[in-house]
Amino acid sequence: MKENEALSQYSKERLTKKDLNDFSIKLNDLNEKVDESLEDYLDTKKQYNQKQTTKEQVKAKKEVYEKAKERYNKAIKIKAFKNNLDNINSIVNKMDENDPSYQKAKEEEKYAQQLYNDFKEVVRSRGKYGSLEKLNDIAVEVKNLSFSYDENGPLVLDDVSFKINKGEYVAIVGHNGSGKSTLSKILIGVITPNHGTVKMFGNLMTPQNVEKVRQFIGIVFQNPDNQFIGSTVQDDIAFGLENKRVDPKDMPGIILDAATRVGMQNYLDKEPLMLSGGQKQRVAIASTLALNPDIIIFDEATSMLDPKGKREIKEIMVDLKNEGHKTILSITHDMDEILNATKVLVMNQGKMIKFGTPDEVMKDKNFLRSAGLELPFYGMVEEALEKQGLTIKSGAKTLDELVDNICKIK
Ligand SMILES: Nc1ncnc2c1ncn2[C@@H]1O[C@H](COP(=O)(O)OP(=O)(O)OP(=O)(O)O)[C@@H](O)[C@H]1O
Repeated sequence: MKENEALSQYSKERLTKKDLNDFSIKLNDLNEKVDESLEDYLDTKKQYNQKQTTKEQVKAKKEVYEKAKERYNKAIKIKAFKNNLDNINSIVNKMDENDPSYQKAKEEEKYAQQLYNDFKEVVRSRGKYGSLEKLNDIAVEVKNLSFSYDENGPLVLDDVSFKINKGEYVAIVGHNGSGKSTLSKILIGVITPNHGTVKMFGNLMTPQNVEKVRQFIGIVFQNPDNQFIGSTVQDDIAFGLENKRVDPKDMPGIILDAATRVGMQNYLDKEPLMLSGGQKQRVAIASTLALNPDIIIFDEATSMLDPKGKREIKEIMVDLKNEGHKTILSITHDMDEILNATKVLVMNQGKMIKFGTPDEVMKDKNFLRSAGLELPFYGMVEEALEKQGLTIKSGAKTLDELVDNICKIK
């Protein structure tokens, strides 16, 4: 077989980053099984010492643990990535530098070398950094979700189901205590539902893969002061990237890009103390954007800001919506914000009582009131005019639209 034929054969069979990711996910599962079975074994041993279980039980748990360890140790010894590199090395070594395929072979060799280095890193990190694939375009699918904080306590979430497509901006509203934050805690895997399922891009969230599913999500919290970790804006954005083990040479570019998207590119060396609440919140958004999550949850992210800060953050959220790449879930008490959203999810006493477009939700003003919610400001103006006998086209989303509709009154 000629060298370039060998190369074309190699190109068909070579390992890729996807193979490494699959390996990483598998290794992570195996590693978690080792941890779980060890914990279970030690618990059973403790119970045995307290005469609460039998020696046979302890032996059985030990066997499960030994088997899990064996499977893990076998997995990390796979030679596939090393063989992949050896194969391309040997092809390159046999090639003449003038061979037209030589450059391509060198590139393949570089790729295989990087893949092997990354493989060693995956083993070192026990598969922790593998990421799940997106299996479909449904960013969040929640089915029959129920939750109560106490075993015999009331249902804080009661049979909640909805689907949010990739690129949608969903405002989640509801009076105090209606279950919004509990829902967000379930979505980020902090608490586990009593019943029901959560899927992100088709991946069912389980206790085993929660860390991986969470990689799809970024969250911006209410209090900008609690979110600053670095001593400068730049350090703060870098923090998450370091945790995610991003290559340090890629960081400056990612940091600048994220800061620019929120208009904070000229503040990279500034300290948090120098910033206003709105600016701090913009940095929090930049830190989230730098990690490139597909879904961003804004958990009352504007509620502690002054009107200018609120406006700035809401503008960024609208920009993100218009770019269309991110899916946005915004938990909010700001009823004016729902006009920016593509969908509104209304919670009331743990139940989802409406999930529709802003127009659909706004149409029934009494419905909103019965759920303990205010009308958006423009809706209030429309209603006040109506009371004076001046009926205008309803559903204005901007001040201009409202003024336009008022001007059309005959
Ligand atoms: N850690 C907890 N332990 C017990 N009950 C809790 C806990 N957290 C919240 N709850 C209760 O669960 C219910 C829903 O609370 P949740 O915080 O999800 O509502 P919310 O809609 O986010 O409210 P808010 O708008 O005030 O933040 C409330 O009755 C609340 O008292």
